[in-house]
Amino acid sequence: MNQSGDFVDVLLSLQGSERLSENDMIAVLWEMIFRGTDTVTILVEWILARMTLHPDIQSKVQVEIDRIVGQSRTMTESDVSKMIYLPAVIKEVLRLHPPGPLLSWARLAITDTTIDGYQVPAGTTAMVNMWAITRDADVWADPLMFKPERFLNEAHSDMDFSVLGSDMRLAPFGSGRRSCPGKTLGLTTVTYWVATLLHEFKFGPSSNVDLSEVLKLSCEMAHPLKVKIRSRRAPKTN
Ligand code: HEM
Repeated sequence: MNQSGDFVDVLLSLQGSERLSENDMIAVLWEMIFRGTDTVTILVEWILARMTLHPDIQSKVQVEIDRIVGQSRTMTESDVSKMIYLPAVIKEVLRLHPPGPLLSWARLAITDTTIDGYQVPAGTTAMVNMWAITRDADVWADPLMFKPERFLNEAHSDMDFSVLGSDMRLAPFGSGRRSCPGKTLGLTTVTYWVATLLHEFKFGPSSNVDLSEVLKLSCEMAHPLKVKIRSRRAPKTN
């Protein structure tokens, strides 16, 4: 495959036992579009809503970005890996506004089983309510407060955990065999785009930021975010 090939080229280049039927290729591509576009867009919108609502936190992110990137050039993907505060902000948004609040798909118990003392008969359909776990006062201090610092508190090192499925306090991509296969791509894409937008622009409200939710395919803002943006980077003089 040549260097400029894309994901479809990779699928078409698979040979032997790895080769997929045309129907399977269509299914893989359809899943990527169906599951991977609205989640990413909606998460970016929630993050920008929170940045608009909390200008002090927006400024802290921009201070971090300016320290790493400066004002004279554009953001690159390698800059993002040096950030500490922005990932904490994104974790806090995933906690309060997970695009997949019910871990999406139901699980079917195929045998009688017991979970945490509860008997679950075979044939039971179960869903994990991540939305409720991330707002549970037994799990989180001040659960309704937007506080990215909670993930950076050195006195609570147990808060420095991955959100990719190893800790059920916050598993916005699910956990286990059926967790989101696009989680790393999704998180990397969102972090890069938000970093780029906050590097280039300052976000302010153009009307009341309403955090009401509506559950469609993903959990969206019921009233789409409207903002005023102002360019932050000085135009090039030479
Ligand atoms: C920030 C962005 C994303 C979030 C928050 C997210 C969240 C989720 C969640 C909660 C699930 C269900 C896990 C479960 O039921 O336990 C899921 C499944 C899935 N996601 Fe994502 N996702 C994101 C991005 C993506 C991307 C970029 C792709 C593909 C390129 C993708 C493809 C899928 C697929 C195919 C499934 C179904 C997996 C299965 O049923 O085995 N997602 N996602």
